Amino acid sequence: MIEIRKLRKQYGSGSRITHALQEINLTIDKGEIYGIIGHSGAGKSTLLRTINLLERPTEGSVFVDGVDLTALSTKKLQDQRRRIGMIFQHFNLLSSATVEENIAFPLRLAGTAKSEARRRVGELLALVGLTEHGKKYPAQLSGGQKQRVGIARALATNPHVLLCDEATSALDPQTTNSILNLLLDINRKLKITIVLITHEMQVIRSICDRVAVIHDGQIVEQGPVAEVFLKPRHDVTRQFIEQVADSVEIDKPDVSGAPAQDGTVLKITFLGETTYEPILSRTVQQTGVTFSILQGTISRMKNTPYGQLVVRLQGPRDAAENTIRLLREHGLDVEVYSNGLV
Ligand SMILES: Nc1ncnc2c1ncn2[C@@H]1O[C@H](COP(=O)(O)OP(=O)(O)OP(=O)(O)O)[C@@H](O)[C@H]1O
Repeated sequence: MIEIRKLRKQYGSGSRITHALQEINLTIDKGEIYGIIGHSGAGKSTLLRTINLLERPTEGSVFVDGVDLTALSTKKLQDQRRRIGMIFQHFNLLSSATVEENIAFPLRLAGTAKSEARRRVGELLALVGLTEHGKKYPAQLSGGQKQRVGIARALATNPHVLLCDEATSALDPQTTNSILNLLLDINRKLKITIVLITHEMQVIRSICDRVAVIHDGQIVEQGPVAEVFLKPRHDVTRQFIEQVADSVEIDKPDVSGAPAQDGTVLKITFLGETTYEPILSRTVQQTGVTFSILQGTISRMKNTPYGQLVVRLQGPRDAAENTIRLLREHGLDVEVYSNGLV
């Protein structure tokens, strides 16, 4: 649905040139919530703004619904942009206009009849939970309410895509959660594709289906959120994972508390419903080994539960090997850290 091909963006020229984006390739599916995470200056805003061509790429193409935006005339580009809504970190509301007027603004630009615009504004106010606040001015609203107005305004022309530029970065954690839940709700109800940029791992983990990690203008890692964050390959990804209090990955198992000479240390990763199944205890009953838990974590990514457990198996070598084989047959990811096996 959104396809970015061989995208480059440079600012300036000669000795003052900045390569903000270098050969970006990205496919975002219809109806998904796609997160782009990166440190300050990595190129997140530039990338997001090329999706509606607020920023024109130096090279490459941007296809939305099969249309190459870089090849359109100004008039046709304007029409296509109505299919792409955008919300901002600092909301960008008109301070001299009421909530209703702010939401109606894109409808006015699109030439929507007044009665139809009124109906649509009412609908949008209800969708974002602000029915009682239509006559207020932005200054009379909290940060979370202002962002709700921003969301309603972005949805006014029924876009297929919603771009979110650090939409929760100016909000406290509780308000952040309520806005993320609203985005999730909108994604489900309206089947709208959401692309968001953030520097907060928590945002990615709460609502995104897939994620791309951007660093120095390049995508260094991408994939389903659970996959990328349970098996990070790049240092930048690891840094973001560490932001989350109950860190999603047990990176280096701490086996210092147990004697190292015997037994087999495993890191077992559970994903989805297997997280709650007693696969490990059933397997060891079958194979006759015993186990002790050295470390463990259990949490959720969007709707997916996951767990990681570091255990030490004790028993005959073939029974331990058998246990590992059976755990893998149950679809668990098993990494062997120390034993006589590797
Ligand atoms: N208009 C501009 N002119 C010159 N350089 C720019 C311009 N906009 C961005 N840059 C540079 O391009 C690079 C990427 O910037 P960008 O704003 O996309 O990063 P970001 O990841 O969104 O950062 P932040 O999280 O701090 O907003 C940076 O080196 C930045 O200084």
